[in-house]
This record gives sequence, structure tokens and C-alpha cells, in this order.
Amino acid sequence: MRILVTGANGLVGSRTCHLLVEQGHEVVGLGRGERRATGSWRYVPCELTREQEVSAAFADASPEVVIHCGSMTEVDACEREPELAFAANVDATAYVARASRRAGAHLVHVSTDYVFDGEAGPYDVEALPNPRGVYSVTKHMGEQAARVLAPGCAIARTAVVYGWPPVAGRLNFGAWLLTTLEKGQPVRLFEDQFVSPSYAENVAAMVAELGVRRLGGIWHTCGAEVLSRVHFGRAFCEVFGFDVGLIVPVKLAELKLPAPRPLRSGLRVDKTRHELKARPLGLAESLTRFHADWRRTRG
Ligand SMILES: NC(=O)C1=CN([C@@H]2O[C@H](COP(=O)(O)OP(=O)(O)OC[C@H]3O[C@@H](n4cnc5c(N)ncnc54)[C@H](OP(=O)(O)O)[C@@H]3O)[C@@H](O)[C@H]2O)C=CC1
Ligand SMILES: Cc1cn([C@H]2C[C@H](O)[C@@H](COP(=O)(O)OP(=O)(O)O[C@H]3O[C@@H](C)C(=O)[C@@H](O)[C@H]3O)O2)c(=O)[nH]c1=O
Repeated sequence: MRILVTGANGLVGSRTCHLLVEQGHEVVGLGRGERRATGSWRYVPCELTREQEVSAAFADASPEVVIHCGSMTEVDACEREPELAFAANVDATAYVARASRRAGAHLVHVSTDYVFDGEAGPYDVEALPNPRGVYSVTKHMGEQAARVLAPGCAIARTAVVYGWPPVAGRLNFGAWLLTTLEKGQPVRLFEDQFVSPSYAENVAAMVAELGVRRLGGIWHTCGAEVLSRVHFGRAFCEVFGFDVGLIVPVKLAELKLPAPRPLRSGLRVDKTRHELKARPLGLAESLTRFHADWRRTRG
């Protein structure tokens, strides 16, 4: 199949491109500016907030499937720069969705657990979002834009994605933990935020399957377990052999971060588990794979 992936320099996008190439698909990856991810897919620079550039890229690729991973993902930067966040997460999604529909391509739009307020998680796919903060609101608006402009699309929500090696740019949660703990430095982790951490390659497998099988509707494409950031950090230390005492529990509110974050935004994965071949991985298997990825890069 001819598959177009946005956000191809990013964590989920680059992993998705790799996997689709391995599966034998013809892949075009759109990214901003110069290519920063390696792999044997065709890279096309495209600023997604310019509709003409999006249209031109689609005309060139004539995709059958589109996996939209491009997004402004720094939650606090979104809070400080709402215009940029709106352009990247809402306008760009509308352009991608419109272009997908025009091309007759099936769209998979990647979204987040942060569309929920976190008062009553974990959430299933029928739960009603109630986003708080600019990142969360713009991601929710992006979901709506995709549903309206590309009917039949899939909304693939994921959460706290981590992988090794990290991509240039935003350091993912696992890579941030690893690079800090490796230096023997303590890490202050939220004891009161309960999430569904997701191994990047596993997310890629699930979103790729939604695309290739042209499945629509809402999907939770994340790790199988809901746990606190502290729990994750301690399990991480055990797998890597770091001192568990380096994990210092704190409350999310203590950090006074600019953007609000949901406290209980775990995602239920029953539908994904039953209907996709790529199953959501549990914590132990994900961390073992992350550890193996890290060892490989060390030679
Ligand atoms: N990482 C996580 O923990 C989670 C991610 N998600 C969602 O998963 C998806 C993928 O995220 P992830 O791969 O982790 O994020 P990354 O930040 O690693 O990748 C996003 C990519 O989008 C690109 N991008 C942003 N704005 C534009 C633009 N205007 N034009 C073109 N490209 C643009 C970025 O380019 P550049 O590098 O140039 O900035 C970046 O490479 C997003 O929809 C995100 O909301 C959901 C839950 C958790
Ligand atoms: C999680 C965490 C973060 N931090 C710090 C590190 C960093 O400066 C800041 C934000 O951390 P993170 O980027 O990991 O957390 P955050 O920005 O909340 O991560 C979110 O990202 C978006 C894209 C999503 O969609 C969500 O699913 C979620 O993964 O808070 C801590 O000090 N302790 C912690 O336990």
C-alpha cells in the first residue's frame, strides 16, 4: 500500500515509518525541515500548518492510507503559545483530514489520553473527553476536525510514549529517566499521576494496523497497564539495575508546571486487545524491550 505518515521525524512517526517499510509498504514520511530520522522511506519536507504544502505533498504521494502523527507535543509550550498549538494541532489536522478525504485515503489520527480531565480514569473508548489546558483542548479539537472532515477515520489515542533511541527534539519520558538515572541523579516523579505508559514500537504496530486494515472509530493504542509515574520509575530501575532510591515521589501540583495535567488518565484497552492483532504490551515486556534497544545502541 502507499502510506503517508506525518511527523516522520518524531518518536511515533519515525517508528511507524520503519515498521511499515518492514511490512513491505511504500512509505512517504512528511516532516518539518531537514530529515532527522533515518530509514528507507521517502522523506518530504512539509510544514503542516500551510494547507498548500499539505495538498502538494498529498498530490505527490497519492496515499491510500494516512497516519497523522505530526503534532505540537510539548504540553507546557502549548500552554505558553496557544496560537502555535492551535495551528499545529487543529488547523494542520484539518488540512491533513481534508487532503486524506480528497485522496480517498483512510486516515488514522493520533491523539492523547490528555483529552480526559483525569477525574475518573481509566477511561474506555466511549468515555466523554473533557480536556483542560491548551495542549489537551487542541488535541480534542483535532479529533473533532478529523471526524468531521474525514468521516470513517480512526482516532488512535496513546499515552506517555517512550522508546530508545530518542529522536532529536523532545526527550521522551523513558529516555529522560534513563539519561538522568545513568548520571546517578535522583528523579522527582509524580506519585499521583496514573497513566498508561506506551512503548513506541508497540504504538507504531497498533496505529499501522488501524491504517492497513482501514479501521475507523476510537481506539486506545497504548500500553496495557495503568500505573503511577513512580511505579513506572521503580520498575524501570529494577530492569536497568539502578538504585530505586533515586526515585523521589512528589505530587504533580508541587512542580507548578504551566499546563494542567490529568491525574487519572489511564486508558482501557479492551477493544484494542480483542480486535487488533497487535496487542497492547504490558509493563514488563515493554521495559525489557526498551532495555534491549538501549543495550544494542551501546554495542
Ligand atoms: N509522546 C507522548 O508521550 C505522546 C504522544 N501522543 C501523540 O502522539 C503523536 C506523536 O507524538 P510523538 O511522536 O511522541 O511526538 P514528537 O514530538 O516526537 O513528534 C511530533 C512531530 O510532529 C512534527 N510537527 C509539529 N508541528 C509540525 C508542523 N507544524 N508541521 C510539520 N510537522 C510538525 C514535529 O516536528 P519538529 O520535530 O520539527 O518539531 C515532530 O517531529 C502526537 O499526536 C501526540 O499528540 C499522545 C500521547 C503521548
Ligand atoms: C512525568 C514527570 C515529569 N516531570 C517533568 C519533566 C518535564 O520537565 C515535565 C513534563 O514531563 P513529560 O513531558 O514527561 O510529561 P507530559 O508533558 O505531561 O507528558 C505528556 O505528553 C503529551 C505529549 C501527552 O500526550 C501525554 O500522554 C503525556 O505523555 O515535567 C517530572 O519532574 N516528574 C514527572 O514524574
